[in-house]
Formats: sequence, structure tokens, C-alpha cells
Amino acid sequence: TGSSRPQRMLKAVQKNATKGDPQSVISAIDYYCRHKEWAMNVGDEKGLILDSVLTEVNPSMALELGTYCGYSSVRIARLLSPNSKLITVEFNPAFAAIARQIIAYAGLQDKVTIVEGPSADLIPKMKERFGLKSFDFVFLDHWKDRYVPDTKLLEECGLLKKGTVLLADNVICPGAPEYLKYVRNNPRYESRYYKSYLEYTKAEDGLEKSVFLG
Ligand SMILES: Nc1ncnc2c1ncn2CCOCCNC(=O)c1cc(-c2ccc(F)cc2)cc(O)c1O
Ligand SMILES: [Mg+2]
Repeated sequence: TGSSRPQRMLKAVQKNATKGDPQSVISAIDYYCRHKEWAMNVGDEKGLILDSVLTEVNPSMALELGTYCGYSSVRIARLLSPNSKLITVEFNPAFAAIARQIIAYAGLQDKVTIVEGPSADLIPKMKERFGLKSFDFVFLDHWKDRYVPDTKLLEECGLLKKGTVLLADNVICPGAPEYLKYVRNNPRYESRYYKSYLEYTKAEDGLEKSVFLG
């Protein structure tokens, strides 16, 4: 059997990016996915919005749900201050294996912890496993029908604090309509939509930024 799309993406990084240079890893993936083979990375256009929200929040502890090949893990980790950390959760072991190699190629392995398994099982174990109190920033990019249950779970597990920023990918395409209803009609969140485009396409998509008010 041949290679997988994630394996071909890793090869493109190893061929076209510079080891230890996160921006070159990001550019190599964006070039490959725009000109050779589409893949479900947050991409360069929504990636600029992610960058600007991250720079504003400057999180000490960040959580990502849905690692895929590690593109957004690299985008997030490259902007973290020293001693700040990213925990990223991936369900699919094959994706996690590629992500680990792409994150290491970017030289960001010391800032990123990849945890494999379903978010529903892992979120309740976060405090004890990582000795953390709460997250300052959460990037939701996993199964779109898990956005609401996992947000509720984060609340119930006391992993959100006043001011924690949730940023959700794909709220238009593939869409997360239940999530938009949940955060927009909820007095505990201050929500805002950033209109953009589905990665590497002209289709509409966007990010929803929701600040937890405590
Ligand atoms: N419970 C869990 N815990 C941990 N990990 C978990 C989990 N459950 C699942 N996973 C990992 C699943 O990751 C994939 C989720 N992402 C997407 O499905 C996605 C799809 C498109 C897309 C596809 C086709 C089109 F035509 C148009 C758009 C674009 C995107 O930007 C996407 O993000
Ligand atoms: Mg996405």
C-alpha cells in the first residue's frame, strides 16, 4: 500500500522546510496543501487570525483539540512565551505519529505535549496528569459535534477561568451550528465571529472567538 496524505505532508516538510524553523514548516505545508494536495489544516488565512488572537492572549497554558498533522500546533507553539506550554489532543494514532515528527522538525517538541485518545476521556484527567489549574486558551478543531460537549466538560472540570479564550475552527464549514448557538446565547461567554475562508479554498468559513466570563 502507498503512503498516506499525512505521510506525504511530512515528506514535503522534510524536503522543503529548514529544521528548527517553524515558519518554514508552516510555509512548506501551506504550499503543499494549496498546490499539491488539500488537507484539513487551519491554513494560512485562518492561521493569521489564530496568530493575532494568540498574540493578544499570550497564553501560559494552551489546549488544542484535534492535532491532525500538527500544523496548528506549530502555529500556536511558535508564538508561546518561554515556559508556556501547549497540550494537543488527537484521537487518531497515525495522525499523532506524523504530528510528533512535524512538531519536532520545527524544533518545538519541548513546548508541545501530544496526548492520544478521545477528548471526552482525556479532558477529565488533565488536571491530575499535567498538574495544571486551568487553560488560558483553547483551540477547538476536532470533530465538530464534540465542540459543545467538550466545552461543557471543560467548564465542569474547572479547566476554564475568567478570561479564558476559546477559538473554534470550522464554525461555517463543515459547520458547528450547535456550538454557535451555545456560545452566542450564553451569558457566560462573550462571542465574536471572524469571517474567513475554508483552508486553501474560496469557500466561506470562519473562527468563533468566545471569552469565558467565569
Ligand atoms: N473526540 C476526539 N478527540 C480527539 N480528536 C478527535 C476527536 N474526534 C475527532 N478527532 C480528530 C478528528 O480530527 C478531524 C476534525 N477536523 C475536521 O473534520 C475538519 C474537516 C474539514 C473539512 C473536510 C472536508 C470538507 F469538504 C470541508 C472541510 C476542515 C477542517 O478544518 C477540519 O478541522
Ligand atoms: Mg479545522
